[in-house]
Amino acid sequence: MSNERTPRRGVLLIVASPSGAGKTSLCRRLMADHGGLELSVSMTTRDIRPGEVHGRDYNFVSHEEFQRLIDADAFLEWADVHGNRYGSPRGPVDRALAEGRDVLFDIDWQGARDVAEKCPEDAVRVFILPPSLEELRRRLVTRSQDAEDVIERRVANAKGEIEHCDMFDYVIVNEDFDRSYAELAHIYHAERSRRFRNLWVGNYQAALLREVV
Ligand SMILES: Nc1ncnc2c1ncn2[C@@H]1O[C@H](COP(=O)(O)OP(=O)(O)OP(=O)(O)O)[C@@H](O)[C@H]1O
Ligand SMILES: Nc1nc2c(ncn2[C@@H]2O[C@H](COP(=O)(O)O)[C@@H](O)[C@H]2O)c(=O)[nH]1
Repeated sequence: MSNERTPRRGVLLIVASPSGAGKTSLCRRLMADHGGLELSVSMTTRDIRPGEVHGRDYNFVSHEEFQRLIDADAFLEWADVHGNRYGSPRGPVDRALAEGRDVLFDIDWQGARDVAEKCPEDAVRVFILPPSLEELRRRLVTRSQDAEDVIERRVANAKGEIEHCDMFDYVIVNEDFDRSYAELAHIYHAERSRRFRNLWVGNYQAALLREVV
């Protein structure tokens, strides 16, 4: 974002949803439009999909390596999701917060709960709902990245995930993509503008008050 004033306190923007509701697509566009926003690249034990890039979409690791990282307390949060393990590495988030940078998380509701518990001042939780479960299934099928049984498991898990939507700060129904993206971008901009995140305001205000007119 241009005309950056510092120091600031960063936003931890967490976007969660049932699988297929569209959070990754929304997060990708938010990243593309906001150079200063850093994606928390998760670790996962799931198999890499065609088109995915190790280190960009995820860090793909073995179950043994994932367990070693849990034992080393290397995760800010981790969870079992749809039969695999996923976790947000702690180091990049700690560094971003220390430097007042914003971090975007594309994680499930358990991760949203845990990050908000650990960083209550910084976390902003957004839940993406699908227009219907039928449309959710259609999107997963059209995405053509998962086997039929994996898709059915994800659709079956959707209600259990939607049940947790009450704990989120914001909810977006992702029917029209552009409109949903505009809502997400507005949330991000508004959260960045909150007084307590803009630590530079005190000095700025004092300078204005010293002005003689
Ligand atoms: N508003 C929308 N209308 C129609 N299709 C959409 C919309 N938003 C996203 N999609 C499509 O739905 C599919 C699923 O989207 P996406 O991969 O972003 O979901 P996700 O919530 O991140 O899923 P997962 O949790 O499995 O990663 C993609 O093919 C995407 O292009
Ligand atoms: N709690 C966490 N959930 C995560 C993390 N990274 C991704 N996820 C969520 O897992 C499901 C499935 O993702 P997929 O890429 O296999 O389709 C989805 O809800 C992700 O948001 C994480 O680090 N922690």
